[in-house]
Amino acid sequence: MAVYTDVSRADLEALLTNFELGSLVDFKGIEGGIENTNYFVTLIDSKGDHQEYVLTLFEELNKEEMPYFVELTTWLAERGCPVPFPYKDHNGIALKMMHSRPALLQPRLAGSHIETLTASHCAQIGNALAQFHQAGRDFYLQRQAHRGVFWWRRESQQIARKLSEEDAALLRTEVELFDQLREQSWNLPQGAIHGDLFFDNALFDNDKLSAVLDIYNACTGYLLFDLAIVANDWCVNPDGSIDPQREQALLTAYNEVRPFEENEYHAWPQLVRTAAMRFWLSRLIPALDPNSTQKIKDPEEFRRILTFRIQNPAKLP
Ligand SMILES: Nc1ncnc2c1ncn2[C@@H]1O[C@H](COP(=O)(O)OP(=O)(O)O)[C@@H](O)[C@H]1O
Ligand SMILES: N[C@@H](CCOP(=O)(O)O)C(=O)O
Repeated sequence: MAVYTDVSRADLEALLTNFELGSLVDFKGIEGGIENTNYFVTLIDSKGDHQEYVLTLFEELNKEEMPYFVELTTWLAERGCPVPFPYKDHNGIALKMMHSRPALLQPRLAGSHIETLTASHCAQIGNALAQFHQAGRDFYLQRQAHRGVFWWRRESQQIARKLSEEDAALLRTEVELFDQLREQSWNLPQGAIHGDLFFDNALFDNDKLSAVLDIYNACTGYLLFDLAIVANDWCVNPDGSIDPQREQALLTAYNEVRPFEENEYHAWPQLVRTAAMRFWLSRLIPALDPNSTQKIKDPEEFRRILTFRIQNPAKLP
């Protein structure tokens, strides 16, 4: 259960006096999240209808980091992307503080998590990610990735002593190969990226994509790197191999909305490796730290994907 901060009925009622959304009927902590505290909140509006909301308290991001996300989600939602955007109170302010944590009140979007991924799900997320990228391309704020190139250069060195020689070398090679890619004059398209669009961050309603959640890894980056993150999660088999049908569906649908640029064809085989390395590393850090209180996700899953990507160089259609 990921409710790190307890919110009381009185806290919520105090918050709601600033909004004109209705009065509190019920609220309940959401299980399954990892990083933040989330509550489903039911209100009754002036017409007597029940409306569902989500209250999020940010456990890791601080107040100064929040405007990027408030603005980005609002920007994307205004351009038709299915992301939850925060409500503004009657003074036009969305960002609140509760128990010293930044807090946002957002709509509860319809749908549920998928268990068995099909090519149709992958096509839909490909389409939605390309729309997200198109919409976010001229977004006016920038944010450096929290787990991007500077982070993985530093962390890969720090963790090396805890790894086998083979794994340390593998990590080092991938870090170097990405540095080499950055030195190319490829001018790869950049913009606002989601940064963590795993399938557990999407909801489907009657098999139609209805929500893209958990935008809080978003940053400015290579658009294609974001697609690589999606491919490595949505199109993977349990043994770390890639299902060609699902990947083809993802990439074709993406390309229909935002056609790939020529240099992106050159970058793709490395970017899927870099994306696998990034999550291998972020899972290794807590897994090898005996004092970590974080929920452990298996790093081997991403090592297997990385190995597959090295042995089977990826190609854009
Ligand atoms: N706006 C929303 N609409 C519907 N469900 C939501 C919404 N926000 C969060 N949830 C539910 O809460 C879960 C945890 O939220 P998430 O943002 O992924 O938390 P964490 O960052 O802690 O992992 C989601 O997987 C989803 O089931
Ligand atoms: N989806 C990730 C977890 C989120 O990444 P993080 O770097 O913010 O911890 C995973 O499955 O590893």
